[in-house]
Amino acid sequence: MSDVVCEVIAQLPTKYGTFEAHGYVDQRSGEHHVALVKGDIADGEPVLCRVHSECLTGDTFGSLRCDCGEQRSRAMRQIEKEGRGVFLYMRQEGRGIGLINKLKAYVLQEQGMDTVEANLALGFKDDERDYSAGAMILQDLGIKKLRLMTNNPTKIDGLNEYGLEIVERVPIQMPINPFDKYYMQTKQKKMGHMTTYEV
Ligand SMILES: Nc1nc2c(ncn2[C@@H]2O[C@H](COP(=O)(O)OP(=O)(O)OP(=O)(O)O)[C@@H](O)[C@H]2O)c(=O)[nH]1
Ligand SMILES: [Zn+2]
Repeated sequence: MSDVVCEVIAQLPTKYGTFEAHGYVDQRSGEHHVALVKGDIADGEPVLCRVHSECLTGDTFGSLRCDCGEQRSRAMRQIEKEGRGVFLYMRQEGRGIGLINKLKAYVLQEQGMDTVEANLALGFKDDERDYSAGAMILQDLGIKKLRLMTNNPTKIDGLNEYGLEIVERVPIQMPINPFDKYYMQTKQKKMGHMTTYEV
């Protein structure tokens, strides 16, 4: 039996289009995740998919410290345009360290550390995310093959590890701004992100 359970499916009209919101609970952690589904995704054909890690500051407040908010709207728009796909919102705030720790990491970054050094100084790995719940949700939705919207090789490996086949990486690179320039360059330089920013 899977560790994730779909408890509800509701229609969700958004400014990007109407999606089916599938509400999942991870039985191990109690965490709630949501998959926004568009079209017939269980027909065996590769599915356009964004596995998005929660970023309250970027997704909700429009923070310019990161590219999350822009990536979120770009991905939802693209799925709507193709008429088929999944936007999976995983509650893995701050790469899995939580909101308060992410804000503490911002303070350390104001003092000169980069995003990786700040995580390590707080006693965490550079990335604490685990993709098992995300993979289980996608499998529960009937998906086997993905066209994954990401720049992050660790995310591709993480989903692969749990039995999903990534048949295509769809780049999701946003223009940089003065506030996220160093952050984006650090992801490229230290975390292997497949972006084309000049370092
Ligand atoms: N710990 C920490 N987390 C951050 C920081 N800035 C953004 N985040 C979190 O990082 C997560 C997004 O990870 P990213 O590395 O930006 O991108 P990604 O999702 O791994 O890769 P893409 O699929 O290419 O977007 C979200 O959960 C954000 O809340 C930071 O400075 N420190
Ligand atoms: Zn963010």
